[in-house]
Parts: sequence; C-alpha cells; structure tokens
Amino acid sequence: MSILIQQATILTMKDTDSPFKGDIRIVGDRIAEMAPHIQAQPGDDIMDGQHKLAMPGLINAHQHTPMSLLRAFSDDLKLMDWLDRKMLPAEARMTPEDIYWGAQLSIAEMIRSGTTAYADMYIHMNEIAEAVTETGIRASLTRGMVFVEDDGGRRLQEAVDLVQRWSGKAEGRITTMYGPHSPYTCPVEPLREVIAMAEQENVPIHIHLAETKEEVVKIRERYGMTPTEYLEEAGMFEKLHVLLAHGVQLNRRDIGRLKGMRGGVAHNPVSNLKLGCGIAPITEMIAQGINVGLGTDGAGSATTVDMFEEIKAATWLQKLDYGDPTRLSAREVLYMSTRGSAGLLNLQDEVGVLEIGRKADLILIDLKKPHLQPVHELESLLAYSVNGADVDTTIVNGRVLMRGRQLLTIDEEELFRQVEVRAKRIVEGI
Ligand SMILES: CSC[C@H]1O[C@@H](n2cnc3c(O)ncnc32)[C@H](O)[C@@H]1O
Ligand SMILES: [Zn+2]
Repeated sequence: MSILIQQATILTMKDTDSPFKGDIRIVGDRIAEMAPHIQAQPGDDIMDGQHKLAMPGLINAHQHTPMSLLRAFSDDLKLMDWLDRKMLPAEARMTPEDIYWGAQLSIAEMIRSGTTAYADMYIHMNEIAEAVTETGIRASLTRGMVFVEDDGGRRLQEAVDLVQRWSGKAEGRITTMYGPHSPYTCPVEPLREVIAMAEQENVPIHIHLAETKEEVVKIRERYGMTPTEYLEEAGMFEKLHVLLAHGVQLNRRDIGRLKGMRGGVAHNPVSNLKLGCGIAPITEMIAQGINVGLGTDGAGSATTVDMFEEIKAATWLQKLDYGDPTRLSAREVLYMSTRGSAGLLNLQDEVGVLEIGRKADLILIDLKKPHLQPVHELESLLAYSVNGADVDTTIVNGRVLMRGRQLLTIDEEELFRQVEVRAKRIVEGI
C-alpha cells in the first residue's frame, strides 16, 4: 500500500527549488513520486494536503531524552550547580524503566512538534533503543561516558554493547555513535582509547564541547589549552565524523581548527540561554564552511524539545548578537534544522530533503490558522510564526506516527500515568 499526499504546498529544502503545489507518493519507506499531479491508485491511503505545507521532518541533533522527567524541576542555576547538585543525583535514581518512559515522553513531544530524527546521549541505552523501536522515530544513539572514577570499564563496555547490538536495527532507523561526554569529564587516556576504537570500527563520536566559560578555564588549568585544542591534540578531528554539541565558547583559532572537520556542531540556543552559557558564533562557523545543525539539549535544561522554539531562538540570537537583522536568515536556520542536522547524524544522503528515492521522513503543517495567514514568504512564516502545535502529520520511514494530531504509536494516557509517578519519586528530597 502507498500513501498519497494530494495538493500540498511542498518545500523540498533543495537549494534550487522554490515551494510548489503538488502530490507526494510514499511507497514502503521511501518517497516514490513527487509531481504537480499524481494519479491515485486503488488502495492508496490518501491525505488531503490542501492548506498544508509538506517539508522534511526536523532533526534534533542533540538530546538527552529521559531528562524530560526532570523538566522544570531545577531551573535558574549555573550549569555546574545544575548538573552536579540536581541532575546527576536525580539520574542516579533513575531505573531502566524510568529511562524508557522518559525517552518515550520526549519522543512523544518530538513527534508532536515535527521532529522525525534525533541524536541521543544518555545511560541505559537499551531502554531508549526499545522506546525508539516502538515509537517509530529515527535516532542516533550514544552511551554517554563520564570518566570520573575507575568503573572497571563498565561505561565503555556498555558503549560497545550499544554499537554492536543496535546499529542498523528498527528497520534501519537506529544508528549509533561513541559518546565521551566532554573534555572536562574525559582525561586524555580514555579519550584516546575511545578515538582509536571509533576509528577502527568507523563509528562517529558525539561529545559536548566548550559549553561554558568555566569549561574553558578548567581545561586551560588542566592542560594549558582550549577545549577544542584538547580534542584536536587527542586526534579527534583527524579521521572521525564528530558531532560536537554546543561550541559556545570558541575563539577564532578554535573555529579555524574545526574548519574541514567531518560532522560539525549542534547548536542548542534555548539551553544555552537558560543556563546563561553565551551565544555560539554559528554564523562565523557557517562562513568557514563548518556544518552547523540544531538541537534542543535535554528538557532538563531546555524545558521543551520543540525544534520550532530553537529555530526562532537561533535566528533571533544571531541578529541580536551582531546588531544585524540579515544574520542567519529564515532559509539558513531552516537548512540547519533539516539538512545541517542530517549531516551531523551522518544521514545526509537519506533524510533532510524531500526528493524521490530518499527516506520518507516528512511533516505536514496546517497553515489554516490565524497566525499563519496570509502566506507571503513561506520560509519566513516557518521560521518566525510556526509552532510545534501546528504540525498536523508526522511520517518517519514511510510510517505515519501522527495524523490529525493523533499519535498512532504511543498510548499517551498510559505514558502520562507512568511519568507522573516516576518523576515524583526520582526528584523526592533532591
Ligand atoms: C552520561 S549521559 C549524558 C550526561 O549529560 C548530562 N547533560 C545534560 N545536559 C548537559 C549539558 O548541557 N552539558 C553537559 N552535560 C549535560 C546529563 O545530565 C547526563 O548526565
Ligand atoms: Zn547535552
């Protein structure tokens, strides 16, 4: 059976295309046809695209999904206080089942707000992989490794297990990376060990970098260099595809070091704003040819994982920072949230663009709303007016995960029941 979307306004995100009215046929997990008119066939599942915009699904390039359980639990703190005094103690209490339900909560929010793929770094990754498998979303999964004490190699072993067990699973929707957490939690020896393993197995790396000024000071005190120099000296940028989360506190020379790297930087503006980290120099990175995508970070810091919030924050921050409204245009920020992030997940040949032969990961946005009329410049409307709640339909790998705002793979009532009890227990007394 195939899905036929009729008479939608289609934004492909290809460089050469302008939005046009047309039909899209999905067969199996791929886009089979896209044209002004496609003949319906018996058995087609027909979707009315009138007054709707079809575009590639958004891709959240940096997430910690189970942190949805810690949403609005501990705000208005500095990053290291927030992490050490609140998040880590709460995480130490999370059971594998908590992680499963927390991941499902974030995934429900992502599907509802038009995210079709995302990158996760956390613990108890088997449970997150189960949640990804069941809900139908696409994910790049990473076991985050904090090398603070000798754990007998347990974290590294779990990272290896994740890569071996889950790469290519869930109809190919799951990919994996290795995840040394950050320069300040990874001494050089284990860091080099992970890099060597990743190179040998051709597995990408996902790591936090230069999120705060405190991190820069700490790494300078320990190693006499910037966090970026530290990763470069360890050999991280020689061969590997690397997904760098944040990149807020980078100087000109750091940006020069990242030039030509494989992978790129995931910008998380809402989390950076909430934690007072600063404004990442993303337009300078883009000018140097560095691939920049967009993410939310976990709901523990960002409070929401709606990518449309990040889109607005990203473009407004650049305009404000440089006192220049031409910085990071609507088109550029939409590129970041689709194709840029696809490149960070190493999925640039499969998703991020609507094109015949590509994976059918797309969303329909309902434009028949007061805040979305009239339609002059579609891309401006998308960047500056659309909210996650305007997403009507979400399709991943050719499967409809939300239709008419009804989630089809998640039992939300059961989800809310589980989350309420578990979240309360986890934060009790912290
Ligand atoms: C070991 S799994 C990942 C680890 O990262 C923590 N985390 C969440 N958000 C941030 C952030 O903005 N900077 C650094 N670390 C972060 C999360 O709590 C997990 O412990
Ligand atoms: Zn993070």
